[in-house]
Amino acid sequence: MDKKTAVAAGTMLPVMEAFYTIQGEGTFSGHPAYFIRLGGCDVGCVWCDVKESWQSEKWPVLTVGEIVAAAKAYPGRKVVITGGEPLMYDLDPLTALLKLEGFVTHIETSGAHPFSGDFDWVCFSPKKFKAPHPSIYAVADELKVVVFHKSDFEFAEKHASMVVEGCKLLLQPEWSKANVFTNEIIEYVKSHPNWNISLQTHKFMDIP
Ligand SMILES: C[S@@+](CC[C@H](N)C(=O)[O-])C[C@H]1O[C@@H](n2cnc3c(N)ncnc32)[C@H](O)[C@@H]1O
Ligand SMILES: Nc1nc2[nH]cc(C(=O)O)c2c(=O)[nH]1
Ligand code: SF4
Ligand SMILES: [Mg+2]
Repeated sequence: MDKKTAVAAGTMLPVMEAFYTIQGEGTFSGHPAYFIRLGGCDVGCVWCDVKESWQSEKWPVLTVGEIVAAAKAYPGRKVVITGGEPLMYDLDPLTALLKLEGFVTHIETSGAHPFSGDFDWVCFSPKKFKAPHPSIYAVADELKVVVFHKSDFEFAEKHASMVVEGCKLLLQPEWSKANVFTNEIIEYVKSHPNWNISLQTHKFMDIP
């Protein structure tokens, strides 16, 4: 099988980087986790903090066996698949092997492509730049909306009305606009207590 066919099948994937760190965001903030950052994204968020991930061709294509073997070198058993936009790929082969090896699987996604993979935790962060695929709403465990503009509160409520009951609702200040919006987010969460705040704590700790 050539590489292109293997990537289409999800048995090989472009990997920008993989690192063992502390989950900085969301419900599992503070938990040790091994991050696998897949290359490639077609969403194009103006404020994306990992724009170098967008071109999939830049990154080495590895077999899911190689990707999982590297993860096994660390003591933690929580793996976060991120990107780039990981749902550009069929994540069934990678997550099947991770589960077989005893990992707990999490994903960070914009939901812009059809859902795939076997995940224990799905972080859904919808974007105005490319509409989510309908398959994400039933499986999202947390809705994490980045606040970059005043209109993002309304955007957040629209998506909150589409996820399943029990899905955690989080507002996360866009890093460069945090000084502008953090107070507004605090007041919003105090008056709309079904929402919580997510901060990019790894950036405060200066870790990956
Ligand atoms: C780089 S994205 C990769 C995963 C996927 N493409 C997504 O957007 O969910 C990882 C997380 O970082 C968030 N993020 C990216 N840039 C950010 C920024 N400048 N400030 C705050 N959050 C940001 C995204 O919304 C997403 O929740
Ligand atoms: N520490 C840490 N936590 C994170 N949570 C989500 C991240 C991501 O880029 O997907 C991320 C990241 O890049 N680093
Ligand atoms: S969807 Fe995620 S990786 Fe893609 S541009 Fe937006 S924040 Fe960056
Ligand atoms: Mg990040």
